Parts: sequence; C-alpha cells; structure tokens
Amino acid sequence: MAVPGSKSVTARALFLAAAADGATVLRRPLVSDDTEGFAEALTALGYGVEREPEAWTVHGRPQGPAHPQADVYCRDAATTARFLPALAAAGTGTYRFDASAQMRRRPVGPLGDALRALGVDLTYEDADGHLPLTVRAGGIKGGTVDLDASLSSQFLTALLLAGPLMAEGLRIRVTGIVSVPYVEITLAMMRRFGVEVIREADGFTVPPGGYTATDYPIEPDASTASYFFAAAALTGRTATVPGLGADALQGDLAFVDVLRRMGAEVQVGADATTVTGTGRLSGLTVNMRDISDTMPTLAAIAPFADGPVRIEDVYNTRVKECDRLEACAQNLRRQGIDVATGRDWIEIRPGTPVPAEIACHGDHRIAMSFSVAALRTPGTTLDDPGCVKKTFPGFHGFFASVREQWGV
Ligand SMILES: O=C(O)C1=C[C@@H](OP(=O)(O)O)[C@@H](O)[C@H](O)C1
Ligand SMILES: C=C(OP(=O)(O)O)C(=O)O
Repeated sequence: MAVPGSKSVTARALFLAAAADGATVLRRPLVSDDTEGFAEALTALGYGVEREPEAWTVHGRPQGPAHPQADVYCRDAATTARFLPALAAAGTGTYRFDASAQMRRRPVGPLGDALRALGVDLTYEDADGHLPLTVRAGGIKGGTVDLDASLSSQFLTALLLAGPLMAEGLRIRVTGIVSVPYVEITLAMMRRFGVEVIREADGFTVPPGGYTATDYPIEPDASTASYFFAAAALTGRTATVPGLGADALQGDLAFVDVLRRMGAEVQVGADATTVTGTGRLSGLTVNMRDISDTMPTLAAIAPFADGPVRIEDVYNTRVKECDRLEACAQNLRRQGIDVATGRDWIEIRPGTPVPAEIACHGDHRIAMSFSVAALRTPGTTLDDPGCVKKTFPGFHGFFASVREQWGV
C-alpha cells in the first residue's frame, strides 16, 4: 500500500532546499497541513516555492529570506515552528512566528535560549519559551552553544540545519536528547545537500560553507505506515509498504520490531517492509524513547494482547499535539480498559474494548491509532476525524479502501 511521503523528510528537504545554492526538486513530497504550511511559511519569508502534486521546486537563497520582514504562521507544525526561526535568524530582517493554539502551548524555549546565546535578538510576545516570537536577525557568526534537547530533538535539528549558514560554523554541546533517530535523519539529509557534520563525544561540529541544491526523492512516512502494520497484526492480514526498506532514513520503521516481538511476522526487504498478523499478540514491556510517535499506535491495540503492554520512557509524548499519555489512557478507559500511567510510562491490561467516542484532542495520531483499534471494536467513533489532515488528509478514505480489500 502506497502511504504518503514522510513529514520529517519533507520538512528537512524544504529547509535544506531553501538554504541551498540553486533550485531543488522534492519528488513525491508529503502534501498535508504540516508540509503545506511549511512551504507557505517559506513563501512568506520570500523563498520561491512551486508546488505540483508530485514535485515541489524550491529556489534556494543561501543569503537568507528575500523579505526584510515577515509574519509567519506555523499552523500546528512543530517542524515549521522550530526549524524556521533558526533559518530566519541566519538571514537579515525582522521575522515574527505565530502558530495555532495547540502549537503555542508546545515548548520552543531551549532553541530560543541557544539562538540568544549565539547573539540572535529573539523575543517572546506572551509566554516565555512559546510562540509567538520575533527574531530580529542580522546573520549569525557562530561559535559554541549548549543545548538541552531532552524535550524535543527538533531543537537540535534546527541548530544543525542552520549551522552551515553561520560564518564560522557551529559547535553544539548536547546536554540532553530524545528521539535520537530523528537527528540521524537530519545528518543524513545534510550530507545529501553537501554538508558533513562531525560527531563528537559531547555533541556535533557543523562546518560553515552552505548547502548545494539537489534532486530529492522523499520516502514514505514510517509513522503513518505504523497504522497499516498494526492493522495487519491485529486482523491477521498482510500489509506491505513499498519504498520503506532496510535503507529507510526514518527510525519509526523500528515499530515493526515491536510487532515482531508481539508475534507478528515481519520482513524488512531492500525496498519494502511487510507485516503479517499471525493471530498471536503477546504483551510486552518496551522502551519507545526513540520511536515515540508510534506510542499511540501500540497503546490503542494493546488491549488485544494476551498480557499487559507497558510502554516506557516516553515523557515527551506529553508535549506533542496533546498530552498523548493521558489521551491514550482516557480513551482506553472510555472503552472499559484497565490502564495506569506514570510520569513517563503507560501500562495497558488485556480486555475487550467497548465502543466509545474517542476524544482526539486535535491529535492526528490519536485519531489514526484508535481507527486501527476500531477494526476489532465496531461502533467506535471519533469526535474530530478531520484532525488527520496534519499528516494524512486522505487517511479515512485510504483506510476504508484497505478494509474493503482485506474484508475487515
Ligand atoms: O524532527 C522531526 O521531524 C520530528 C521529531 C520528533 O519530535 P521530538 O524530537 O519532539 O520527539 C517527532 O515526534 C516529530 O513527529 C517529528
Ligand atoms: C509530534 C508530531 O508532530 P510535530 O512535528 O508537530 O512535533 C507528530 O507528528 O506526531
């Protein structure tokens, strides 16, 4: 099944293309609220972006945004809200970033602190460490900066991506980190645009010199694929996602290892991944710090396992589109399931969910995860089905066609 392109790869490719010397073509980008918002934010800053359905062309400006002043709306997207202030800060002008109420609640403080430490004039309008914020940019000389990325790796990605645009490059000492595989995506993609980051024991050194434009094919989204892999494991069917194989950049493909431990049959080939449900779904304890976007996928199907499912080390899921630990617990309880949560974990006991209305909290992953679980709980409804637009506007139609094909 052809799942849409990766959100994380599309956002990085847009940043890198905007910063590069020359024109870059992104092939099969994700077309969704997050990535369309990212592209529109680039346009607001004065970058040339042309969007055809299968290819987006970005005209790079190594010197920074064309407009000396801009108001940038980041919608619900943390990639936009965290990556683009770093891009703008390396240019020259006054740039204000705002976002939806949901994104305004999410933290950007550690990134703001690091940019300030590099000499950027950055001010918050309302709450410290939250959008709206304004950057009065006059280029960044670079140097050494400390960063705590234990709430979000996106702070580190933003600085890494902006590093080559700084006159002297950038050394980042990392004092805390989550979602490490996303940093690997960043480093691999920077290499594709001509920049080799040096790894050090305590962080990274990014050389100055800028990026070179390229032709960039976007791989399918591994977090989105998790819904179809989970659905196969839950119903004894087979889901194959082409374009996501052993060479995939995205760490979230490791969700299939969780399904394998639970009893599903998994094959990761050179250019495709296949999951087949076996009728067995075992309970387990799993650390999801590296792949926490797939925590709701697992939590939603967990009641169908033959023993408790305990998901650990996922504190930062509390600062995503919603508090995902509590949202999962709330919805599972509505379905009559016994759940416990702690600061950074959730434990779900086996049970037979009863139909309920799922409270999505405007979170695409809650909506898609509980749609998967609904395969075995007819009568489940969502209070906000439209919130899937953040990463997969066509999810419900696509999922219905998969169900029809599988006869479930
Ligand atoms: O860099 C990225 O593209 C992302 C990093 C992760 O965020 P955190 O680092 O905040 O966990 C992930 O949850 C998000 O969906 C996308
Ligand atoms: C956490 C997510 O998004 P964002 O990029 O806004 O952090 C997500 O897509 O699950």
